[in-house]
Amino acid sequence: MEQVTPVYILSGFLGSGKTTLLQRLLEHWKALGERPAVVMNELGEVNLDGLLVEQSVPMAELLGGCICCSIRGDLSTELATLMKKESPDVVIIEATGAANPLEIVDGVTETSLYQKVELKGLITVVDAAHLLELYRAQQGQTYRLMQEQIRCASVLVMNKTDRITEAEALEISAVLRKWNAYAPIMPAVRCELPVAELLSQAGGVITEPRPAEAKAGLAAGEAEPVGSPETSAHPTHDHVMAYTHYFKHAVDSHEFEQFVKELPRDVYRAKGIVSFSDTSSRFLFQYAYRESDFMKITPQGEVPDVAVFIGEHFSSGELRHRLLQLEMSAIPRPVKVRRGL
Ligand SMILES: Nc1nc2c(ncn2[C@@H]2O[C@H](COP(=O)(O)OP(=O)(O)OP(=O)(O)O)[C@@H](O)[C@H]2O)c(=O)[nH]1
Repeated sequence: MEQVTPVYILSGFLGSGKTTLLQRLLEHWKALGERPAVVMNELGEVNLDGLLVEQSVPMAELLGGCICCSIRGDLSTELATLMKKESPDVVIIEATGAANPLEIVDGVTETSLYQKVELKGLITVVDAAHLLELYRAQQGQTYRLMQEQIRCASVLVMNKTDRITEAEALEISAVLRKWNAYAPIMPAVRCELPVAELLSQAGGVITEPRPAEAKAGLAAGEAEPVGSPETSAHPTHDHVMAYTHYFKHAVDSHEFEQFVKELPRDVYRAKGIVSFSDTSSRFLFQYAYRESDFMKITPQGEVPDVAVFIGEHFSSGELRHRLLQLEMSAIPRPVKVRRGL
């Protein structure tokens, strides 16, 4: 299968340290010989943070508005253009501090409907001192936005710990844990932390079959059972907020509709393009707040069969397993011929 490009969203309130972390991430990828690309969003008309990024890094800029509201549609267009033009190994989206990350998740997953990109994780950088101040006051829009950014994170960087005492660090950790029971918390000063660990903690859903499964399961027509060590040994996959599934086979329309109906409550949004084994058309499906909708489509150009699920802390391993089962059950089996004596 063609390479799927991982995408990370970098969120965090204004001045929390996102650009500082971005620079560390870029250094890390470059040291590994990978080609990162950046999507930067600034509320102003000039991208000042962009000036801090090395010129050799391909960059798309969304200026003069916030990704999550005024220029949301542009995000998926910009991301798709960047992908086509630069074919990066990894993409990082730095949102304005005022953005609601869930809207950005929506923009990225929109792109995965027609480009092979996969949202790997949402990193939220928290200014520990600022959060403490707001937490003590317990009010204001900033406070609520910060809370939202923390709630959706797959990993939390508790930055600027040089500005708080040890006792305050414990207090802030408890607040973060209360708002987000799943994301690992990494304390840091100037976002100095083990980047490889940060990225692995950020979650990431495996879309490629693991070698053992490809050999044994899929080839022999049997997917691994849910809860087997293979699926359950990845606890970090269970708090991701988006799971992207690229189909290798068509699925039965009735079984797929049933699967969508039975989606866990924690999945509140899903969308995708699927081919059904029992009809010749392709369908665009939408699912939001327990209602689904299927529309016949004829996509222009090459578009993969893909489904994206967005929610909070659902088990992506289980969804993946169910989808693989659907794919397997729709593959026509060879007819067994009994040989007479
Ligand atoms: N004291 C202290 N300052 C820090 C730390 N990390 C970053 N800073 C400073 O905080 C300021 C803001 O950092 P940035 O990385 O630009 O933050 P940002 O989230 O990208 O800011 P916006 O683009 O405005 O949203 C800069 O002056 C940094 O040098 C830290 O751990 N401690």
